[in-house]
Amino acid sequence: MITCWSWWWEAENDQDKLIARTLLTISALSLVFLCYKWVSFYTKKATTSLPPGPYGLPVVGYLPFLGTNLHEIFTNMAHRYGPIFSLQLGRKLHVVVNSIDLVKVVARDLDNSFANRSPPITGLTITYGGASILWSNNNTYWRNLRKLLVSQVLSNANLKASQSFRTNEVKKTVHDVYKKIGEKMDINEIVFNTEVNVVTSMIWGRSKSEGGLEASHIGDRFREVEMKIVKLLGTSNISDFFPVLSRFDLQRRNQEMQRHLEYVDRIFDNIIEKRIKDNSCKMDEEDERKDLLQILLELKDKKDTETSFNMLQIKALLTDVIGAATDTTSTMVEWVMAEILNNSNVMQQVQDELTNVVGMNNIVEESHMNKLTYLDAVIKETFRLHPPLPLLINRCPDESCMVGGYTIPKNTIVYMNVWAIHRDPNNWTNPLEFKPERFLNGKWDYNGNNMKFLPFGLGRRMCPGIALGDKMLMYILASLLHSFEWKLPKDDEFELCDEFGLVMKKRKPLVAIPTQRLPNDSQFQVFGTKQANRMKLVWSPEMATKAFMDTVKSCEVYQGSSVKELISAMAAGWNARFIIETWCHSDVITTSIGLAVASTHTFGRHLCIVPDEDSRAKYVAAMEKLGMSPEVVVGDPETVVNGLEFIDFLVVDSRKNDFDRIIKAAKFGHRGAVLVCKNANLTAAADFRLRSLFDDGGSRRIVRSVFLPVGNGLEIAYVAAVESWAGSDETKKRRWIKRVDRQSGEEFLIRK
Ligand code: HEM
Repeated sequence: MITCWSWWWEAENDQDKLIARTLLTISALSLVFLCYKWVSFYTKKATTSLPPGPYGLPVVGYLPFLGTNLHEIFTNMAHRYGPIFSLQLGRKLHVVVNSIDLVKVVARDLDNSFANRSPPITGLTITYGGASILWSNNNTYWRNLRKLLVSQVLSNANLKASQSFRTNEVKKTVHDVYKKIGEKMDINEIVFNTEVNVVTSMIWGRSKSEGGLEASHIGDRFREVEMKIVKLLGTSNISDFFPVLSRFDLQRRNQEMQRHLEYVDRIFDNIIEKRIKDNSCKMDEEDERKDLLQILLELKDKKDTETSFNMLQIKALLTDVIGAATDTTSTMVEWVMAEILNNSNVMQQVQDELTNVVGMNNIVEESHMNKLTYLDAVIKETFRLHPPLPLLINRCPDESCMVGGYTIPKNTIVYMNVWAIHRDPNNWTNPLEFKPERFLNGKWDYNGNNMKFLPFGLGRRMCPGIALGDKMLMYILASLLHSFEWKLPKDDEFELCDEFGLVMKKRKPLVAIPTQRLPNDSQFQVFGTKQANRMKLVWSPEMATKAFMDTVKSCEVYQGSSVKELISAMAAGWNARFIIETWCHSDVITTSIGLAVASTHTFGRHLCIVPDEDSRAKYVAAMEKLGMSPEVVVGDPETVVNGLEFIDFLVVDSRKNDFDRIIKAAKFGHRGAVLVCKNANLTAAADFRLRSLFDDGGSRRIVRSVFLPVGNGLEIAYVAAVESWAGSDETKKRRWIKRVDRQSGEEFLIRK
């Protein structure tokens, strides 16, 4: 019998087994002594009409008979007992709801009554006594915290403004995979790392961007501990079923969680302490960018009891968000990759779509996402078959309620079996088949509007991170599938079995081998990395001179103005890592040569946008004559530019009709950018026109511009470095702030 205990009692050593046997013996003895109680208990059950369910033993209830994969076991039980059933596990009554109609009653009609949680003991420990959104009860504190997360961190404006964090991390991931081409890779591990970096950037990004705390500084150990925390939260604990035993912590689960908490707590303390010190040196705090940590620290000092938080609650929220965002996303990416690798025609269709939408000469950008409808359908179909939280997160009624004609007593632990609903033949035809086409009609979203499909839950406790989760999933998957071909290792046995936990993972981690798919090696380099973006463009006369001289040499055969050398020197001198130009077959080629030369000095990427295939052929032929192999994209320049990010250096032709549109569409790097308009003296009032394109109330600003009478005139503008990741209005203000040198006590006034 010991084997079937494994879900609630994972015996790791002899002592564990001994305790398990002792409990079983006590339970058997109790059977005799508590016979009377048992009979009366079930008589009572009948009179109060609890949902039907299996009988269990006294004291332990049905616990000893429960297997490991709860979602499957509960689905089988629903076939036997009906769409709602109950089971006594230890001292706690559990109810499982398995149909759309009854889920609607619990999470829609009676949403307010069922809005509490029943946190596991380890969940309470890691969230400083349940002070997190996830495990809080439905009260003012939970509402305020959730409102804060939704409005300050996960708002549309903030998600847009924090795009660079996601882009940087995903590009770094692509770069890391590229370095390991041909090797076996654990997909979950790669994505987990990416996600931890994205989320921690959003939480304490200011500390990171100030150079104090790089993700790498926190290191792999932090990621390792996070993984262990999530695993432990999904592992059963006898203390949860017998609260009276919790003080003994028989399985030492809580002790282990306590150790993880101490580690995470130290990291949080360091970050918070540093931030408080930094804040105390600043006279004008309003002038600083606000990440979640900053917002929370400001609220902490508020006297208003409704919105103020103490330090433990702040740390609980940080743990909450990191935990909720990371494992779910990485697990889903793993499932999607597994399903795609198992269905070669799906892989083909996904990659065809990527080729059409993104193009083989481009890397994926977030702006492509809403055009990737097939990939979106593939993700949704995977969510249907493998919802990462198959039973959502438990709900707990704060009063006795009626559901489906049965009584659910106050404080019962209620699960909604989304896994069963997603595979119910009454809801889906051929439910076990992987058919992304089901989701191609555009009628499906993640907001719980259609109750057949609930991967993010529903009602007031529904996941608040849908938008971020969806963005990250699409972006990571599109990037991995566009940049690489993936194969399963020959010697590995492939399967699609799942393993129950708070987050349901693949039983056997997915390992796959990447090979290069995109033609240009430069597409795998990291442009616009955090490090690069942290710095402003800095002028290097040495680089400028070298590029100038090399352009002169490369263009010996070409006569004419010195525009090419000048532009090349500027691009190299400003150390531009991402250079974009537009070109068509009537233009001179020399500027392109100058830019290509500059990119070799900066080790950057030079990309030319041409309007048609004819232009591409001419451009490539002219460049190849000089031994250059350019990266060219055919397309409408505005559309192409719109899909690119972190442009450091942009060259456009003032004569062209699409001049205004291209500049408006351009997304410049955070460290600033240089904009060069050729043929500017053919255009009236170029400076005025240029400034008007930037005067859009956004974060873009021209620092200075100059007209040079070379060639047909060059209008050169220096675009300001942007520090608007928090998307707040503060970045638009320019103020004097005071900084104090802690050693000398000297005060400096700095214009921000
Ligand atoms: C693939 C990604 C994700 C999936 C599948 C997912 C799924 C879920 C589910 C099923 C719930 C429970 C809903 C319920 O009880 O009805 C939940 C809760 C939650 N999720 Fe997510 N989630 C994801 C990503 C995220 C992200 C990116 C964040 C935040 C940054 C986040 C934050 C939360 C929080 C704070 C809760 C607790 C809400 C509450 O109790 O009020 N999740 N998530």
